[in-house]
Amino acid sequence: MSELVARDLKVRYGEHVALDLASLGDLVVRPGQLLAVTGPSGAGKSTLLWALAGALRPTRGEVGLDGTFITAREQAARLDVSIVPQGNGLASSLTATENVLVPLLSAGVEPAEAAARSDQALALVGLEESGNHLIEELSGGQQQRVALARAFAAQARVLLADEPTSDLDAANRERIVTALRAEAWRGAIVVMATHDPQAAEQTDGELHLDEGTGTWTRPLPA
Ligand SMILES: Nc1ncnc2c1ncn2[C@@H]1O[C@H](COP(=O)(O)OP(=O)(O)OP(=O)(O)O)[C@@H](O)[C@H]1O
Repeated sequence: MSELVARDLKVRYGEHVALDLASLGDLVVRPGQLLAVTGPSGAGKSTLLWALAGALRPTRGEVGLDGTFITAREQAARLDVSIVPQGNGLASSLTATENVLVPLLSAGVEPAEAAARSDQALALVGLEESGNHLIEELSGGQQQRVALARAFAAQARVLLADEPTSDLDAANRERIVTALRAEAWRGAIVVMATHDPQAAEQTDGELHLDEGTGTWTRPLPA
């Protein structure tokens, strides 16, 4: 069965243990599921997402996708694991549309389909009128939505979103949570780190981190 598994995960930065999920057993997220990772600032949420994305090597334990161990970011990207980081990671001198479109073209998506997917993704995040604006002309919240549109257009197998609603008003938060839910319905495995209780409660399960250890506030369905 298709699944993302984090087994006995521990991450240390020098002497500091940022994440230790030993007490949790296997963390398993399946296609169709939307998981919230919550907890106070410094609890280890981003660390967990980066480990799931293959971008940092755990001190102990492993991450697997459909039975393949993820050991590097490039490998995870080839396996269609996408991460939307807290800083939006956009090219500020390109337009919103270009930021969404260029990665699709680089990935070999046929130009007409890439253009259609870019337009749809920008519309999904409420930015259909802003495609021609340079990133540096957009607000922080609009930039956050462009970064999410880029991930939605990529139609990833695993979508990891770090604080995707942090800069958004209530209406846009609803729009983004709905879009993340739609990604899960499409068959993606979706994990969202969030401080936002109203976003967290709309997910299938909530893993609460505190000083790197995890407890289930609401477990994902088996
Ligand atoms: N590159 C790093 N080097 C050293 N320590 C780090 C590094 N990145 C994170 N940490 C530490 O690891 C812990 C977990 O950080 P992390 O960014 O995962 O927390 P978080 O829950 O995502 O926080 P926030 O909600 O503020 O984004 C914190 O104590 C942080 O200071």
